[in-house]
Amino acid sequence: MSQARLIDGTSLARRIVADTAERAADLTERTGTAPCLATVLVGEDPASVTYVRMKRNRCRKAGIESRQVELPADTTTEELVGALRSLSDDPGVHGILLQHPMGEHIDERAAFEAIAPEKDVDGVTFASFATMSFGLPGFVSCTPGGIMRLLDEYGVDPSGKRAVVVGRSAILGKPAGMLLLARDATVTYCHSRTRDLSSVVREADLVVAAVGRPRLIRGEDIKPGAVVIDAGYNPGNVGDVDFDSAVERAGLITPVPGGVGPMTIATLLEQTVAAAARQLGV
Ligand SMILES: Nc1nc2c(c(=O)[nH]1)N[C@@H](CN(C=O)c1ccc(C(=O)N[C@@H](CCC(=O)O)C(=O)O)cc1)CN2
Repeated sequence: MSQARLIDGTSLARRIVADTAERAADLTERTGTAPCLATVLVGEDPASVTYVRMKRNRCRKAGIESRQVELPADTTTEELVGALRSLSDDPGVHGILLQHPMGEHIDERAAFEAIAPEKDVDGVTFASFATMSFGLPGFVSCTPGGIMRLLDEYGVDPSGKRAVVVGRSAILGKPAGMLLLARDATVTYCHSRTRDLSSVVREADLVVAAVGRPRLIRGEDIKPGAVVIDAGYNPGNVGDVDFDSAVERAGLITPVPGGVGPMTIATLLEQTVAAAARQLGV
């Protein structure tokens, strides 16, 4: 059996960030204002701290300002909503990122909905979900948006394909399935109550693993020649797909690291500059 071709997210992300940096510089020159992303972090979850740091570093390199809001782990939903509303009202902030997860006691939906739709560069509000689902212009959830860019880059047309999305989170699985549906894939969602996951996944021409369970999907679950997108982020940079066995069966596969992850941040930066351009009237 031949080995799958690897999907290189690092190199596409690098190109998108370079292009975004040029647009940020142009916008700054024309308006005298640099695009600005507010990052909001609740608590000190080490992975979240790392992701926010990565996002702010990439912003800096791309000429995007960032404003860091760090809130204690015991922040209430009301306090978080208040902080997000004030960023939404602040004309100096063009995009808002609320890092996920934010603590079990927080009403996540109430928090997401406190982000003004025009600043929802992470694509987490109902308004963004609606435009995304109908294939209309708007902000997409960053990881699913990045996945679609990778598919396009590698010539994978979802139309007519059987796509299986493993996971149904608000920021990942659900929007990934809706973006695939908007591109005419036949989409099945799998989740914790799905019976015989392996047999469902085995039907798929395109698998998106987005559940947060290390190496859940194994080579024997993959239809020979299928496209395998591993959007799982687990401690130690381990994906939801057992890469070593899946690479023997798939036609195309994303590695972890170096696949979907870098595209998440590239999409965030790109959407921040687009939001700033719109708000600055350019
Ligand atoms: N509000 C959000 N919260 C979270 C999101 C999100 O898109 N919006 N996604 C995930 C995690 N995440 C960003 O927040 C993220 C995960 C992984 C990467 C990444 O680039 N990973 C690299 C490896 C990095 C390393 O070497 O440590 C890779 O895969 O190559 C970026 C972003 C959860 N929360």
